[in-house]
Amino acid sequence: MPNEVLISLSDISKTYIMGEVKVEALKATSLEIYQGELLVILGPSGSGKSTLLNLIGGIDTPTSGQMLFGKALLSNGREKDLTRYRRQEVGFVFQFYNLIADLTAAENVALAAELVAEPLAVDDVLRDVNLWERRDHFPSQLSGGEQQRVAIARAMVKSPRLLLCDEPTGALDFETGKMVLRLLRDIQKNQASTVIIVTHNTAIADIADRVLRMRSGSVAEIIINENPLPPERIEW
Ligand SMILES: Nc1ncnc2c1ncn2[C@@H]1O[C@H](COP(=O)(O)OP(=O)(O)OP(=O)(O)O)[C@@H](O)[C@H]1O
Repeated sequence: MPNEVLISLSDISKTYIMGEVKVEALKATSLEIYQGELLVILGPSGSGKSTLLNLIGGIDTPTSGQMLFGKALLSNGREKDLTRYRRQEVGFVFQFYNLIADLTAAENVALAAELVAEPLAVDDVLRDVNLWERRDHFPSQLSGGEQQRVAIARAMVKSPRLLLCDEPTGALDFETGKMVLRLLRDIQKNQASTVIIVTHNTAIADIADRVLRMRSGSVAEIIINENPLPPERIEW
């Protein structure tokens, strides 16, 4: 288990206010995320999983509390620092891929590469996700699994320290889903990236180094998996 802390959250909370209604999506939460770990976040609908992921990724800002990336304070209210962090250090993978429809697979990846000073080579990344033959296809010409691999390539090309995945297998069949999980595991191992996967699918927890369970806006428990399973071995 790696133990160098990459991100630490101290008493982070997020409250959404909609007119008269206040929703405490995340209640004072303290948490450390380690360099190079695969963390799976589980929990029922509405328990705060995506809120936590979006705060970790700098997509959203906390209502209160402190968040550090290494020694850098991210919760300082400076949008410029958060934008730099999001662009340089974080890759996102979503359930429905979010590819740009009128760009080819290679162009979707190249666009992300432009965001960072030292991207990986687009061609190498397309080969890594086994899409070299499909690089000139548009998203509508690709299967769901292939589109998700383009989305992963788009995240990977930035060589991010942190890969955040919200239900990455949610729209995929079982076999394709396992292939995507294998790819995420390989990225985490080969690039020493930290990978966080949010899911409803409890079976995916078996591949994690640590499993975090959310309940009603709080972390209910964190379990360390001494022997994570290879993605090929899980069943759902
Ligand atoms: N932008 C928003 N404005 C208002 N309320 C929000 C917003 N985003 C989330 N919420 C509320 O915060 C709570 C936590 O939502 P969140 O999306 O984090 O849960 P989740 O565990 O990811 O759920 P799901 O598994 O259904 O995606 C929910 O009650 C949700 O309705």
